[in-house]
Amino acid sequence: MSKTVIEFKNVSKIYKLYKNDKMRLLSVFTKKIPYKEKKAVDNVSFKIEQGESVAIFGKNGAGKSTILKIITGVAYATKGDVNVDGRVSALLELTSGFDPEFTGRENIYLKGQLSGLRDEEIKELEETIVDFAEIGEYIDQPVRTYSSGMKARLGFAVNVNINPEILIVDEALSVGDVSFKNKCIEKVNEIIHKDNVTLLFVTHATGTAQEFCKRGIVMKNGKIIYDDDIDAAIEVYDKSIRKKKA
Ligand SMILES: Nc1ncnc2c1ncn2[C@@H]1O[C@H](COP(=O)(O)OP(=O)(O)OP(=O)(O)O)[C@@H](O)[C@H]1O
Repeated sequence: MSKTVIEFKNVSKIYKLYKNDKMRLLSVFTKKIPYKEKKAVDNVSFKIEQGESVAIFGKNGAGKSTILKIITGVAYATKGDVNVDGRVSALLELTSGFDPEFTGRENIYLKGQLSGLRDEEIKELEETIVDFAEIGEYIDQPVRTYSSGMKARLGFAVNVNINPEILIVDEALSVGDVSFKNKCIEKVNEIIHKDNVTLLFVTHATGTAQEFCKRGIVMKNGKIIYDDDIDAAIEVYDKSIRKKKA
């Protein structure tokens, strides 16, 4: 029996756009500040079963990242119900959840705990994560002393090594040099070939999506305009791009 791991029921995300930051700040104190509304996600419903690999396509601004942010808990839905059941690893905002004052090693524990692992489980993974990150003795220095590349490496190392049940990958992800990038691709490949790992892949690269996913979701202006077979999804997506160019 398959198990639903992600479910969106009539979900909308509405951002409030204020004239400037001052107005945004004032809006905390009074409801009288005027604003425009932007529906980034517009009444979206879908279910993803355990072990599925799903690609999400859509032009810039279609709402893809907002959906991923809602799944990872970085953003909240304005309306509707969201259920996520399983340990989520998001290869998007790799450094979110790090405390800059803690060392790399302490942050491994912090992120592991936030992902629901027990300290003994994190201890078992600690050396694998440290080795994967390849940041040498900096692992025992505060994260505020890291370069942005080092932070991303540590973020990636933690995210892929905490045995994710739901893996979210944004193709825009760029981590370090070519050899580190290849190691990351290899690791992602290894994870998604494990049974019962669910993959959500946001991309403009239809060929890569075809390689990994059987199902494709196409978004347009915050709505899902297609959700089923990957090949048909790519056709719908290609058509929507061609229309824009025409
Ligand atoms: N924090 C925010 N405040 C206001 N508007 C936002 C915010 N985040 C996103 N939006 C708007 O919501 C819409 C959807 O954005 P989103 O980032 O989800 O699109 P996307 O499909 O991921 O695009 P891309 O392919 O460019 O990453 C866009 O019009 C964007 O400008």
